[in-house]
Amino acid sequence: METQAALSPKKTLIRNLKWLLTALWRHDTAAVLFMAVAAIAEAVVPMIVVLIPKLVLDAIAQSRNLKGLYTVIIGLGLLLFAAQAIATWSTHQVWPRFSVFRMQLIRLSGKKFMEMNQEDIENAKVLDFSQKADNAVQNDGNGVEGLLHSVTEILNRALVVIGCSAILLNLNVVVILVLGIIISINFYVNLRNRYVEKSILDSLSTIFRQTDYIMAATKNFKFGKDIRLFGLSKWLSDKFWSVVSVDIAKSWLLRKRYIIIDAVYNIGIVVQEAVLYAWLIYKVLYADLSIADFTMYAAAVRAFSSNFGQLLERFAEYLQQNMRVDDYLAFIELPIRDNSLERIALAPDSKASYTIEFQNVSFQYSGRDDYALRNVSIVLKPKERLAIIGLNGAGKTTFIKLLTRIYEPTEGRILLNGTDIRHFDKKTYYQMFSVVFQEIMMFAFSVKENVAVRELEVLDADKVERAVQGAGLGDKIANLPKGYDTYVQKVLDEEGIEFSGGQNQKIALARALYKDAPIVVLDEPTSALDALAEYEVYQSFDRMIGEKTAIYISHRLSSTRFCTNIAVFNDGRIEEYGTHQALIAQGGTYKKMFDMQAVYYSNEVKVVG
Ligand SMILES: Nc1ncnc2c1ncn2[C@@H]1O[C@H](COP(=O)(O)OP(=O)(O)OP(=O)(O)O)[C@@H](O)[C@H]1O
Repeated sequence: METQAALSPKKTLIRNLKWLLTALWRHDTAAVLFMAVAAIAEAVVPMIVVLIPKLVLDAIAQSRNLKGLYTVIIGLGLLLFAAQAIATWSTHQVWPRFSVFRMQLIRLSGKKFMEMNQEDIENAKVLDFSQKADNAVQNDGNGVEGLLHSVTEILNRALVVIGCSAILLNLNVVVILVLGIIISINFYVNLRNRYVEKSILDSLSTIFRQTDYIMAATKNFKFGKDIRLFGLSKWLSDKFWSVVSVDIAKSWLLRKRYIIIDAVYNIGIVVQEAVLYAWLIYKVLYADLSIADFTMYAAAVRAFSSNFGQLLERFAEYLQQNMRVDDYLAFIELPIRDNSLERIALAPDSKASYTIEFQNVSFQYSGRDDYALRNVSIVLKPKERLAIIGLNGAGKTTFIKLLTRIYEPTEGRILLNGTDIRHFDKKTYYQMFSVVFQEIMMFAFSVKENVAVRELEVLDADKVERAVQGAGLGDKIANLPKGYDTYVQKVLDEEGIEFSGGQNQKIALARALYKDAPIVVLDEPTSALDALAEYEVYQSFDRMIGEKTAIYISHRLSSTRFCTNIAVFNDGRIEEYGTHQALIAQGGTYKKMFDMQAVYYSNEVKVVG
């Protein structure tokens, strides 16, 4: 997948900074201003410290009265205090603001992930992109926040270096050059190290994704019962550790490099100090340098070298953080593939009539050689109830994913009222469907939010109640102490409750009723119900949806025999198609399956049929 991240790191230096500062400016203008104030105030402090000894010594030497001396000392003290106070205050403003901005970026990447094609987010490469983007916004010391802090410090150190250079230029240009060279060598070694560190971290990103997955699985409520009953704790924790072991080995490699870097750095510092003092002592002894100037130059050289060193250090850090920002932007800028055709307007209307037609549709999952669907052609008329049945893996869910445009057909086309669905805006097209899949998505929010899946402020509480009643869970929810405000699970509310599998499925059905879309799909969401309950849910659900078109997938044929038509899927193809009576008369797969199930459910079939 091509992205802007293919640009070389140098090219992205300015681009990323511009992107971040513009985004920060839009999000929180004051944060940018505080950044500048912090940098300037932080620079003023060391400059005053450099000048204090000289000014005090000069004042002692020149003023015969103590008043002048006190004025200098108090003036410098106040200036130092004011600069320090402003620096501290603005720095404390900057940190929380940067963190809030980082949260905003986390939100942006989460939104991006949710808006990407399902097919793309199932791709391991995209998952790695996403993991690296997450690393860039994971904490306040690295990635985006790290880069912003580096920028503030670079600005601050650069100001001090400029100030000290102005003082030192009076002394000797060669001394400045020697110091500059030593510091630059340190910088270069450090920089190389950071590139190595980044490449190691990149290779670790897959490991992080795997460890995150294993950790999330171990703490997932849904897996809790299986983990205990299958005794998975050792297996999962060993799996976690085998992944981590690779991580540990790579970290050691990194550590060894740091030891070398530290040694080179410390040798550089010793040489630097030696050069400085040799030169200053020489000047005092042989060139009439006053003691006041000696102290000023000594302080200026020290401030110059430590700030120049820090400047380069921060710049190296900036380059490193920039690579992480590259990762973030690479994900954010991942193109969302779109094979839409020229746009035609669509206004989903739950009362309107829609005809759906599959024309020779085939589909292959990426990375698979076989077809999940092969030459499927079928017409779904307005108000029709279509039952889809078939063995596991026959292609039933894939059919629904193509119908709802979660995936695009590899061959063939799907028409809505005669128009290829690729002509419609995807988000608008999604509004055409109320789908309940096999895996029920429950959020640890209130029951009413789970049904309406929208903010509390805009949800329609009466509609929620009607939907829940229609799904057959009205009495249960009404009898809960907090009713529709009851939280699902205890993650966000200690008084939250865990619903049974069947109750979760009913909440999901209520969600479909609440959405009130023109076409309804139940992809076997009732497997946790017994046969009789499933039959009743289908009947009541079917009454609730009125004249809407519906597709029902179920392995229990007694539940769907009332449908207008039944399509029997086998190995990605439609093997049989027709009414219940016609298929029974045909005596094929459907009849065989129905007869087999009738034996098991004979009692229930008598009751319900
Ligand atoms: N995301 C995926 N990536 C690759 N292959 C997939 C994916 N989802 C499904 N398949 C494969 O496509 C085929 C059809 O799967 P599908 O889920 O459509 O079957 P189904 O009829 O709904 O089965 P079931 O009754 O078990 O739900 C299967 O061989 C399955 O392994």
